[in-house]
Amino acid sequence: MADWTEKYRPSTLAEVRGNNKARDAFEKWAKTWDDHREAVVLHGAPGVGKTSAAHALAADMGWETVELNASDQRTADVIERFAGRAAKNATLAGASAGDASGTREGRQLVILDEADNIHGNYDRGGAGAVTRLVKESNQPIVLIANEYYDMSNGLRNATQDIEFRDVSARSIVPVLRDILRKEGIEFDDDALDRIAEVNSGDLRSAVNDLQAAADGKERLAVEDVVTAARDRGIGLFEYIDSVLKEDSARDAIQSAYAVDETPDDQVKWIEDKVSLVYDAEELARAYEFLANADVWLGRVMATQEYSYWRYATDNVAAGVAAARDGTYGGWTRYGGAPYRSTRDKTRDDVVRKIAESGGFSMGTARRDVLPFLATVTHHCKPRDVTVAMAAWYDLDESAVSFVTGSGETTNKVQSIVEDAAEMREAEMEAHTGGAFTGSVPDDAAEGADGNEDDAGSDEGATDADDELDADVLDREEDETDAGADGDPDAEDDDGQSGLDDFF
Ligand SMILES: Nc1ncnc2c1ncn2[C@@H]1O[C@H](COP(=O)(O)OP(=O)(O)OP(=O)(O)O)[C@@H](O)[C@H]1O
Repeated sequence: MADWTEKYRPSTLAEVRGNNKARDAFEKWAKTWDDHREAVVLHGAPGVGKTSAAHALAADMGWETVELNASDQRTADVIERFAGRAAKNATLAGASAGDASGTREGRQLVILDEADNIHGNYDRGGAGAVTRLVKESNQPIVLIANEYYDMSNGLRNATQDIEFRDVSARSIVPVLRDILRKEGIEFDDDALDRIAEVNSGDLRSAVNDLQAAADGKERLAVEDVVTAARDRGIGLFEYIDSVLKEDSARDAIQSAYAVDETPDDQVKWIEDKVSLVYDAEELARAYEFLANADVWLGRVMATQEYSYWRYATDNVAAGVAAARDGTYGGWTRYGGAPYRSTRDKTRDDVVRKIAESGGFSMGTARRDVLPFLATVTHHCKPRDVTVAMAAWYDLDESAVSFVTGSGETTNKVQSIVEDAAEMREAEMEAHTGGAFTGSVPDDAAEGADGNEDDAGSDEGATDADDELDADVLDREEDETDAGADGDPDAEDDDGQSGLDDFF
């Protein structure tokens, strides 16, 4: 699969978006190079098009390129060999590909990446060697740097500089739109806005996110963007560091979507660990956001309206990150998991059952399937769907009451579980290796050797399973049509993605 950042790398300067001033200055530098013979530094944040601009300019000018990584020891060797001595008569490539007289035809554009990162590699002469090279080269040189002021004084004085600014969300969107048009993929405008926003100025990562979310699809919707960010995944402690130490509010939100923890767990972890990092004032602010997050989580519980989750996420990630004004680095001993209530434990048991019986990852079970089930069986209605669910996932009373929000001890829940048990038995008798093999009790599974491979997979599904599927689907539609959820939008997103995974 082609990497879209390569496939859609600008091939001419005109395609480098969002930095018109820098682009014009760069073009002027190239066109007047014969007159000044100075090297130029393109500096700015990662992914804003510096390297692309250098290659695009060379193409526009009809110049060859030689690209070297300045922090690479091999580059150091090459430079040592040529700096101050042969640079006038040879190219950095070591070959005599260039025209020594420096005519435009034979010109090579030397692109020296990571120019802010060369200290340490140049024991003999340090950045001085590069500075010498830059001063004496017979070929145009472009240095690329993220941090201009990390470059040595000497090097800065010997070069022109052009700053590349972060590419605004407004300039990112058309780039993404062009790519999707070329790929023949339709899209919701919201989806592109969202990618542009969360990537705060970094076009490369925006294009990467776009590919992750859209590649292979006919249409890109905003849910795909959220799901893709989540699938890319980051670890829990990476997430905590992102919120408490490293990232802006905006990037912290992205981490929140990338970590495999639901908002309520995120709140628990951040609540538990924030005091290990923040000072008193920051803590006071952070706790306010956490309190807001709790309010939204409460609303989710009360209404089963999972779309409120995002407000909890905004508060726990962006809010808590924004509450910090100190700079924190280094490593923190965060310690173990926060306290878990009985309810948390029940939930984890339910999620595990869903994951095992349905063949889902824990994350998918927790985030997509459980909310979906909770929505379609709210208060055990419709009853037959609830029975089918309990049978399918082999749920006991506490699990059914957790998912549906109905009291465990109610007759309603008990009779549902009984009917589900009957349904399972009937199904098991009717089919071996059918729908319920994923949750056959251990001893039975051992006896039915060879069936384990089918566990949790839909492949062994029978006609009866299909009927069950269709039944659940029909019910879901009825519910929605009748507006029984109270809110027709009620986490349609989760319903949809859960539905895909489910069947
Ligand atoms: N201004 C831009 N216009 C169009 N596409 C861009 C732009 N900036 C980045 N891209 C896309 O992102 C990819 C990577 O960009 P590029 O390598 O030029 O960024 P960079 O600023 O040099 O980053 P780094 O400092 O990390 O090398 C490009 O191949 C292209 O797909």
